[in-house]
Amino acid sequence: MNLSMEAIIWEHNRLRLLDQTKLPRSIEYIECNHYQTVAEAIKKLAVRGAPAIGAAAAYGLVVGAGQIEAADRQTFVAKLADIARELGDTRPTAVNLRWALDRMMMRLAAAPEQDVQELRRILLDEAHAIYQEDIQSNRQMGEFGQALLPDGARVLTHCNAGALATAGYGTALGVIRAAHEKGKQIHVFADETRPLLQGARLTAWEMLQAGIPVTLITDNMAGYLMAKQQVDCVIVGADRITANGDVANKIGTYGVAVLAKHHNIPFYVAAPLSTIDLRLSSGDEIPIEERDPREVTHHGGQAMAPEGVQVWNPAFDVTPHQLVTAIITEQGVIYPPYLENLAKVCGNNK
Ligand SMILES: CSC[C@H]1O[C@H](OP(=O)(O)O)[C@H](O)[C@@H]1O
Repeated sequence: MNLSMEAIIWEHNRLRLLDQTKLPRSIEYIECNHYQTVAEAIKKLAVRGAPAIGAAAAYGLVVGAGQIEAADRQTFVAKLADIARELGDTRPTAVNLRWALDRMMMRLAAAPEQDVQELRRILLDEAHAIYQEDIQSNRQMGEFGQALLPDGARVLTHCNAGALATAGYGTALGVIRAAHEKGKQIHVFADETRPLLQGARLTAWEMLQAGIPVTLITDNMAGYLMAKQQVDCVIVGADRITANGDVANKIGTYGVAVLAKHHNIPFYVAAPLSTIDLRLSSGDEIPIEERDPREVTHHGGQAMAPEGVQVWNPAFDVTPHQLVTAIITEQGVIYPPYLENLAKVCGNNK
């Protein structure tokens, strides 16, 4: 099985998304001939990961633009704004989703062209730019972050912040890839990451195909692994980072951060500047997605809990900035006190 798969493919004027709900058992692509197919793919996590859903939504807007039968610019833009709203409403926590859609709509607003076909081309160019810039950011992040990983480092990660969560290469896993590419022996401990198992299904898969040693653990093993002094640092991705450095990431991240603090283990967050939301002053303001209870009560279609049990299923949690050692970005590594005041270091670059 060819394992080096891209999450998002635009070729021959068609958008295909790797269906990550099928991994690692099978590699299947979703043909996106309608923008609502993209919306559904984001909702069901066929495509997932903050930068990946931003890029996918940008291409989804291009697909939607092709479906609009409008001769004049004003009607075209008005209908496209409705499509952007529908795509933006699919998941609330990852800021990259609306960041990418807002960028696409602002590019359109800045274009003087009146010809609808020309506007469609401009949108496609912008989606390509978002996609390519994300890969470049991840590689730059990897270069900065790998300096934090000594040869022989044992790195724990949570969920999947790899090539599958981005346009390619990965954020947290991009740092690990970069260290590996420099010849460092890195051992990854991957939290399985209940309930949807992005760690077991996707991170373990990505590390195996990259030839990077990986050990899969259940989420409740992380503390004991740290107590056994088997972890040198933690690296995770992010879905939204607020102006004071609070980090929203996959549910369970906060617990890992508390454990890392207790064991004096560095806790790094790798994320592009597009994940930083300076409009929010703290993590309390981040909208946290709550998902279908069946994700918790069922696995593989089989009930794992009694019928009728109450379930709470937040898809993310918030790690206070006090527990974050540094934020690794494509512009460099941000430490306290700047980490708590991100406007100072990236207000002009966003
Ligand atoms: C590189 S950002 C990846 C980020 O997104 C994941 O969430 P989901 O799988 O629900 O999209 C998780 O929080 C990762 O850290």
